Amino acid sequence: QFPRECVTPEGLRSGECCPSPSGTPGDGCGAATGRGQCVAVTADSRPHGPQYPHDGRDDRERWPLRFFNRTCQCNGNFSGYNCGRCRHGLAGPNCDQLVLVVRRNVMQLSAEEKRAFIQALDQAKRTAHPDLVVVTRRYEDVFGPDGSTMQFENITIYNYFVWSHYYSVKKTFLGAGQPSFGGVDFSHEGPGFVTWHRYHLLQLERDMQDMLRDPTFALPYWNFAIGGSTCDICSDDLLGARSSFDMSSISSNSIFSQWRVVCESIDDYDTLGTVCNSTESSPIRRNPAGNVARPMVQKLPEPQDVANCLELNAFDTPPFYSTSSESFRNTIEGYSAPQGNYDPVIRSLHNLAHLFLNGTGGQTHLSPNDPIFVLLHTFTDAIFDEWLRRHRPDLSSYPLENTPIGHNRQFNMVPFWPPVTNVEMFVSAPESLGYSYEAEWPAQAFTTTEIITMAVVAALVAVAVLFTVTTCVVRARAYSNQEARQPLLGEQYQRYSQEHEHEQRQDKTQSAV
Ligand SMILES: O=C1C=c2cc(C(=O)O)[nH]c2=CC1=O
Repeated sequence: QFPRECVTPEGLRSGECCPSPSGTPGDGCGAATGRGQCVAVTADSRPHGPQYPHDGRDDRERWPLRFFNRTCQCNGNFSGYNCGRCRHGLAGPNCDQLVLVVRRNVMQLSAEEKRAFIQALDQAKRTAHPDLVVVTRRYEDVFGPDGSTMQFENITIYNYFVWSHYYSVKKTFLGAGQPSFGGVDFSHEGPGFVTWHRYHLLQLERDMQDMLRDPTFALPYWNFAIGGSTCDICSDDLLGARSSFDMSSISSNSIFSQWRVVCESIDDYDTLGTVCNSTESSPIRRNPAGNVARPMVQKLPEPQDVANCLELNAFDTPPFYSTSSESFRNTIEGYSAPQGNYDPVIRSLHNLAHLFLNGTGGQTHLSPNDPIFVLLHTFTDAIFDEWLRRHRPDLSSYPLENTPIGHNRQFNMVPFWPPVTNVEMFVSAPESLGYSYEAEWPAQAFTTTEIITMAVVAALVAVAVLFTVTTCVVRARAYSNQEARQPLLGEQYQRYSQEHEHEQRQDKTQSAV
């Protein structure tokens, strides 16, 4: 959300958030060293789709203008809320050294690498975010009851990751006593699903690199497309086994059994018009494959589902929503069948993996509280990156307008700061964002039409071969019959002609006599 130094009463009233990387007054955005300058925020004003009919009622519209209208614009390879750091994929004092971190399959990490990753997650759960604070009220209440008690809170690195997901999916408050509007989601059910979650992960990865002072730290991924009903990463050396005492709890041998969730009290937020804060409450709930009421979500996606969705050519299709058909985005998100056809009863790929977890990880406002979320989404992002590699889409493949609110190409993603648009994440990760995936992708199985076509071709070839062979055999037989008869005829002929010649010679002799 916002840098701590910007959320003072004066800062918020000025609408300007342009801190100095050196802390020197008058050096906002590192202007003195040529790093950047303070400029007006650009916020997309193209029309959004018809799903959201409450324009003017939500702080997240035309993000982040309700809070700030001036921000740092960084020059060249500099980046960050004060231009004090490098763009993703670059490092060094001048941000001119290329860096590439590799995200790997968590199951293929060594025992020591697994331990270090789990330990790093736990450290992130306990370490205050060094720069950012979160808002705990709507803008109209943000100055507090006395007009100067700012309604922002410190939050840990991991809880910020959870909070930002919650803030992007929360309902629109329409007033006390009125039901809040739930048909709004700034990070799901639209083209921004893949770009929003990509940035969400990048921010966590960057925060953890800083926390660990290890610029090579990379988030691993969970290949959830393994079919069956076993959560292979739910072991105590990874994300926690099932408790022996409670089907929906995590084993006490796992550090995650001690984690407590944030943003649980959505009914309170939605009726009181407040916003989730940094308060932790209940343990994580998880019961993989245990949803007896929905047998369809008791099994993980199949490898073939990934192969199928990677074949889809269109990034997204009208209405750019959870009802889109033949859309790569709606298919990887999991509202369409893996082949791309929209079917309201289907849950596949990403959605199916969430629902399979059957607990904290399956409820949108809470799901990142279960750290499986991180690995589930790195895999989803790996599929997105493989799709970008295979299809090489033009930026214009990402819809410019009429998508659900928050999802237009140039919309700043909520609630990130400094402002970052969806299209900035619609790029190849190894080429532009400084990370890549070590992954193998399942081969495409043949479709029914392809199988029929191949069968017909094979049958035609077989007929042709049979015909050729038969013809050859018949000819060969005929030829060999001929060969067999010819010597007889020849002999006969020879014998006949010899006899005839002999008779003729005898006749001649007799007539001479
Ligand atoms: O956290 C999430 C939970 C989800 C549940 C569904 C569903 O299809 O019902 N989708 C989800 C997305 C999430 O991000």
